[in-house]
Amino acid sequence: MGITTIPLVIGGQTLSEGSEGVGESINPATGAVLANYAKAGEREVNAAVSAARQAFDTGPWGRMRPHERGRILHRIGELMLERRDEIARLESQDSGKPMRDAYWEVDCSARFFEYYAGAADKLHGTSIPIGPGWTDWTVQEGIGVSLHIIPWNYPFQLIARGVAPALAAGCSVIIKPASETPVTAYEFVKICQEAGLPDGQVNLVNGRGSTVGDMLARHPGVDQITFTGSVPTGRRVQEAAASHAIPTNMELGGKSPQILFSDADMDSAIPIVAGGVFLHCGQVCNAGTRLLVERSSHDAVVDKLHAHIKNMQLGAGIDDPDMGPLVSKAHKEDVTGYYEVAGQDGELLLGAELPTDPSLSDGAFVRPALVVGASNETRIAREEIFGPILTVIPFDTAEEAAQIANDSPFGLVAGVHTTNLDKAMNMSQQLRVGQVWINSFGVGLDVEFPFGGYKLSGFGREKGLEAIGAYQQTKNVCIRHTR
Ligand SMILES: NC(=O)c1ccc[n+]([C@@H]2O[C@H](COP(=O)([O-])OP(=O)(O)OC[C@H]3O[C@@H](n4cnc5c(N)ncnc54)[C@H](O)[C@@H]3O)[C@@H](O)[C@H]2O)c1
Repeated sequence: MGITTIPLVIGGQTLSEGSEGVGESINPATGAVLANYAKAGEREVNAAVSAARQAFDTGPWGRMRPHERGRILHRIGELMLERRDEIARLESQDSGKPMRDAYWEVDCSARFFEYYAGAADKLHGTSIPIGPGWTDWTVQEGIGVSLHIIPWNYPFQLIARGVAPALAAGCSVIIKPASETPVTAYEFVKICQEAGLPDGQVNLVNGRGSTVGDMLARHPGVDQITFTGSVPTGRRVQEAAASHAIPTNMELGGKSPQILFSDADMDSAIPIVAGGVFLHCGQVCNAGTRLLVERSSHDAVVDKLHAHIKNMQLGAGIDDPDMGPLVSKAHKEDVTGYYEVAGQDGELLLGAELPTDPSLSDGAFVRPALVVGASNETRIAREEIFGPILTVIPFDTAEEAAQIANDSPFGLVAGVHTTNLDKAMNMSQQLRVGQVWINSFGVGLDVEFPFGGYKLSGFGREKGLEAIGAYQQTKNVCIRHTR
């Protein structure tokens, strides 16, 4: 089968070439071209915004009853599950992740659509009694054209996470995927079309972030931006949004702590700790990359982790190994650069030796790494690496653990491992993060509760009913009636 080209989709029309030509998406396990993609320029950016604008201002979505919208959203979720294998295989090859993680992405994306399909007809207003002779009510209306700028680590799921509540709220949408992983975004749009979403309601624009992403973010026809990505890019997107005074949701990076007390159930905790950092080769915003261990257990925990990590199998995501490759060779350069930093800041116990298996030689593979002896002030403990490097830091008291955990520019999530419920509850109150997991780190298909960061990890919340607010604005209607 030849290499396919991912088109732009604007107002329901597919364009297999954009004004900036065609780019390549590389399979990071093999180095081979997986697909080509059409690259948009200014012309297509303007066309996409105008199509989304028209869909929102005068299109059928706004005239549908909310439960009718809900039915289409539900159908989108069903179609995702029907195409589960196909989407997961493409996602695994495009991003490098193991198949079980790619299946999770599809299942979770379908859950987003089920969940927000059910919410579409429950977005009630309120009536406020302001006195005799007056009736006053408040309604929430869709905010308008919503731009979704997506990173490369969970390309399919992060589209679904933002687009499902945006559509439920009545918005029209433009999706700007990362250039590294454009493939499954097109599967997403095809499913939306097949489920009966009106033309122009969801538009797909691929291209360079710093040009096309920036043009979209600055475009006066865009009313709101949901950005998921790094802190420096998030800042640029906020500047672009400020140029026309529109709101943003920022889902940025992390350097999340996992706090392991000596009274924890170690047999259960060690695999959770390792899974919390090495999932998708460490390329997860909430990766628990700082392990704070009670000093009395430090050496035993390091030994157990060492044994666990050194047996992890690497391979192409499609073969469902323990760990796939990093997303690209360029990112591999960035991640391996931290081995030297780790050696200066502490001791790199595992990881520096790159894989020697010839079958991995063309891919962006690295081994999982374990760092000890580095303090929380060092670069290895403070910077988001976005690769499989775990830094272990000892603590003596619960207060010290909370202080170290909070001593970070980020505040996305934290994990606490203990069998003492009082200790767990006290820690959860002290931690300055958007989510605390006790005796776990990430749970299944968790679409119901809110997710987002404190500090440099961003603002606004994804998931749960709370997410819908980003895609609405409030209108108050006040009537004086004759008595
Ligand atoms: N908090 C979360 O929910 C969450 C989830 C996943 C990833 N992330 C973060 O994403 C980062 C990794 O992803 P990445 O490397 O793709 O991030 P990135 O910031 O490099 O890129 C993100 C997106 O922004 C686009 N972009 C780049 N420059 C732009 C500009 N000037 N204007 C508009 N758009 C622009 C890119 O093309 C891409 O689509 C990590 O920091 C990670 O923590 C956060």
